[in-house]
Amino acid sequence: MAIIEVRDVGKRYGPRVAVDSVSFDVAEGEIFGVLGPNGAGKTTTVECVAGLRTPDRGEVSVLGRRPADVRAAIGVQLQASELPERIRVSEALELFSSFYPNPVDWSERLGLTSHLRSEFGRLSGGLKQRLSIALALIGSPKVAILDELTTGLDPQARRDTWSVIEDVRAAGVTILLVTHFMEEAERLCDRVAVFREGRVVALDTPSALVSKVGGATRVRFVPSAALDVPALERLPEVSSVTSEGDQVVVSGSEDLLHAVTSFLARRQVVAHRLRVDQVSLDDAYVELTGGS
Ligand SMILES: Nc1ncnc2c1ncn2[C@@H]1O[C@H](COP(=O)(O)OP(=O)(O)OP(=O)(O)O)[C@@H](O)[C@H]1O
Repeated sequence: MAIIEVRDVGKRYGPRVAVDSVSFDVAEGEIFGVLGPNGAGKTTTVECVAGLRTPDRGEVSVLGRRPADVRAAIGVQLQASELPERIRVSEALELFSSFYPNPVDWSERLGLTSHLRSEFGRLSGGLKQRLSIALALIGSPKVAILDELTTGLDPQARRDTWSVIEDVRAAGVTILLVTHFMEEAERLCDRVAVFREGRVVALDTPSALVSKVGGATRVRFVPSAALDVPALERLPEVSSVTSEGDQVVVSGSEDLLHAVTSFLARRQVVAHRLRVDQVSLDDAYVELTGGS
């Protein structure tokens, strides 16, 4: 069942079109990724879902209602949510708890209990993000909106934050996650929408997006003799054969390496400088967003 429905949403700031026409649904329990280059309209769109902005046109519903009517069901951690430097973690939690009739304390599950007396300004980047998640979840929302949660974190803190997000989903919260990191989207998201210039240019599971841009695997090599390229292209595992200088680049399915090496062995061609790459969501993203 769709818990978030976005239908043909458009939003301008003066003459500037921030969101042109965006539609997507998010199913209950999903982690749904919103990807795209700077200025593609991601934040504006999620702010419309959060009920913080009103679209100029189109419809947004959360739990079948207008976002502004179900604010308590939506937990928001937005890019700009900074707290005063001197506020202690416990004070921030108390302050936000006072906004809700039945606040939920996430501090233990998020590993904050030993930092309750610390001032916000003295927390590491990872702890600041944990606190911002705890504050977004304090009202026990059905939907959490997390915008560029791990930007600026070191790789370890980023990984720790990912497992926190998985715990949040396991607790039954649907997550709308804005991110610039493909690795993050691949690891966490069930589906992703790739934004470009205010539109969704692709929407699918990370693995389906990868396979749409030319197969899951790439094999590169320099053949010791001329290749029968049409015969190579006819192999069921092969989706394309191109050349880069003296290198042959073959793209295709996961079984590609075995298929190509058997093909070469049958023809007694040796593959020099053989290299195998897994096509990643990074490659798909660059292709979908026009190289940005
Ligand atoms: N309050 C505003 N007033 C005027 N223009 C704005 C405002 N907020 C955003 N914009 C413009 O609207 C466009 C979309 O911005 P938005 O922040 O939604 O994109 P984004 O994909 O989230 O970008 P980023 O990844 O940089 O956060 C950009 O061109 C931005 O400059």
